Amino acid sequence: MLRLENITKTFGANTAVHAASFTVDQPMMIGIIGRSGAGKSTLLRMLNRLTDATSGVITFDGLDVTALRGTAKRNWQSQCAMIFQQFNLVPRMDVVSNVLHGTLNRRSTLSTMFNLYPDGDIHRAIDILERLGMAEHAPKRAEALSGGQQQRVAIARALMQDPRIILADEPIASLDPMNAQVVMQSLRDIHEQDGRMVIANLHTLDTARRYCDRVIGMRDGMIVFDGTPEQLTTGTARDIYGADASFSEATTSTQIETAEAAPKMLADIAAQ
Ligand SMILES: Nc1ncnc2c1ncn2[C@@H]1O[C@H](COP(=O)(O)OP(=O)(O)OP(=O)(O)O)[C@@H](O)[C@H]1O
Repeated sequence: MLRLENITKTFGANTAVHAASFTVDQPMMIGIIGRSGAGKSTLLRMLNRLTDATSGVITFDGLDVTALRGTAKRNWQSQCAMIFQQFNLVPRMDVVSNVLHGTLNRRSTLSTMFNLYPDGDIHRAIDILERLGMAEHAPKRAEALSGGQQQRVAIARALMQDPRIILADEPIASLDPMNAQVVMQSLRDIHEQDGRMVIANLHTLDTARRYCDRVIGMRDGMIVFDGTPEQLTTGTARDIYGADASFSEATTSTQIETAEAAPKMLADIAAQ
């Protein structure tokens, strides 16, 4: 399905990603972890061709993604939608219009200029918002929503593209622990229910363990771990983060302290 072979990216003398190789045989949820500067964002950006690899090959179902140009490259980019830490919504625009922006790549300039959307697209946008517990917010301006709500709108916008892969670059880094869990659960549901592949850069180990089927650890541009959450021991994590014996997973935790209260709080957030 997805195959990376010796993907390398250099910025001048700095090698951001060095000979990264891995294969994904079936849709799954993958977490990429590693300290700041390890090369996680650069790897994700090369996957959807926001950044070109210096060398190496990426293929998806046999298609050489690294060689795509023009329309073929744009088609690929719509098949692997990207979600960012800062949501990247249009703040003054209403939620549903932000979601409809996910169809921009297949609309004419004229219909874009006049904000004309086919009824079918509008209904689909509302359905997707509904699925993410956000339908009632459809007429609101994006800037009026909480961070967690804005990230769910960004996920809805990505889903409008009907992507095969969702790439999420630190999707919960700006969120409080409860909103972080709602967003991660939404991504997990999308993977399980739609069979889409999700690849997320994550700061926190417990999030990777809890939501992902597979964890890839990066250090200094290299993949130094690739395995299941069970295989990701504290010792392995310490190696990935280049930390000493004082390393504590708690410092990278998003867990909610009061476990019994969590389900209710999550329900409250989802209903907001
Ligand atoms: N556009 C760029 N120009 C020059 N150097 C860059 C550029 N983008 C990334 N780098 C460098 O590449 C290395 C990897 O950066 P990258 O952002 O991929 O790491 P990261 O693991 O995603 O870190 P973070 O968690 O802080 O986002 C860093 O040394 C960074 O300074």
